[in-house]
Amino acid sequence: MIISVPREIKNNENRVAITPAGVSTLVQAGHQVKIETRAGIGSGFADEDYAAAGAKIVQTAEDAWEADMVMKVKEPLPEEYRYFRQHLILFTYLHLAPLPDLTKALLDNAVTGIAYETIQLDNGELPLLQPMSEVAGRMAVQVGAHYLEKASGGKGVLLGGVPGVLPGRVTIIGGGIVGINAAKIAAGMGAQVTLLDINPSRLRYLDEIFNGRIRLLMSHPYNIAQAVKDSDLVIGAVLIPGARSPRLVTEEMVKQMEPGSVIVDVAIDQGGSIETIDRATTHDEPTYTKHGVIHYAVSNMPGAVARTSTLALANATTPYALQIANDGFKGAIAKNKAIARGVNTLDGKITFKGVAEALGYPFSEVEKMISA
Ligand SMILES: NC(=O)C1=CN([C@@H]2O[C@H](COP(=O)(O)OP(=O)(O)OC[C@H]3O[C@@H](n4cnc5c(N)ncnc54)[C@H](O)[C@@H]3O)[C@@H](O)[C@H]2O)C=CC1
Ligand SMILES: CC(=O)C(=O)O
Repeated sequence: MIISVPREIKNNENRVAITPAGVSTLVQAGHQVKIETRAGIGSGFADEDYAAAGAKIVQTAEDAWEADMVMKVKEPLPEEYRYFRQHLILFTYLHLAPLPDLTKALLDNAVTGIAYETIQLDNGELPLLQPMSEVAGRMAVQVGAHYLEKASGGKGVLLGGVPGVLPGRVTIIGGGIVGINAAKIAAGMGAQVTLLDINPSRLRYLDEIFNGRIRLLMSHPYNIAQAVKDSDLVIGAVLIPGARSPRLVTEEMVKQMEPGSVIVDVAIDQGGSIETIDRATTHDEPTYTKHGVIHYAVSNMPGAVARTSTLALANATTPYALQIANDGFKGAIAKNKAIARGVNTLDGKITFKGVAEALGYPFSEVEKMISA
């Protein structure tokens, strides 16, 4: 199979979909790999590193999109839609539920869209989302701490406090991978942490892990309102896989927060979990202020720490790319249910229920389409 990796063009997206080690794995298995020139620079990988691993360096995006399978990090932007074509396998984060235009472009061109974020193991784990959720969860607290500083427009609270002064109060909504990582960092800094989740088993697990160090609450509007009102920093970390994020923090709740408080909505890539956040922000302009509260909603947070993120992402994605390349699309989804769950678009149809429901399309089962 010919596998190709374009340079990412999203604002400050410094990650790249493959490392030289990944190229070497694919080439040794008999595949051809093309990399767009300078695609790896933001992550510390030069064209020469890829060439030495066996990749062909190509000079243009057109060339980099000409392959059996294109691997990316972020969802394609409108200027990339012209490269879509039937039977192209696109393996990347897609986050289609809040993106009707991208979804339509994939359907109109019958692209086979395999979304990293909905590849799901039988036990429910999302192995290609996890590493970036670890990064974003850890970053959410350092970002929040930065915007709480006076010079950044914040209320001037140090999350850890000092002896004789209470620590900052952090509320995390959603206790999955982002949530647990945010809680670890916030608790490690000495903040007072409250975490809410809707899943009692997850709350029990977190109770074991944190052993009383953080406060755990069932997620419902009453508890969310109380926790948000008393918070210096609120972190949105919910997910219903593939679906649009539920909007759990209402505008009224935001109005109750003290001026200079901060909201970091990590869940923005699935549409956002805060009513006062209706669009993603960028690393160039990461925040805006509403009702006196600083809102941060960058949808590619890990792009800011690209060296760490690229290595972590590629550790997870490369074995799946290898399986798709070795077995072909149909073979891979027949052998590996996790990959079948990743297929969001096929032959002009939506094959992921959460996306179909969010955007009002009919849902088609990928296995039935393949066997028809
Ligand atoms: N902005 C960015 O750069 C990045 C965003 N993300 C996003 O962060 C979000 C969270 O991802 P993960 O932690 O990996 O997901 P996860 O599936 O590990 O955790 C989600 C948690 O939300 C909980 N939840 C669902 N409904 C809830 C509700 N009503 N109230 C409270 N909790 C609820 C679930 O029980 C689960 O524990 C996703 O949207 C993901 O795509 C991840 C990485 C980077
Ligand atoms: C998960 C995701 O969207 C990201 O890492 O950018």
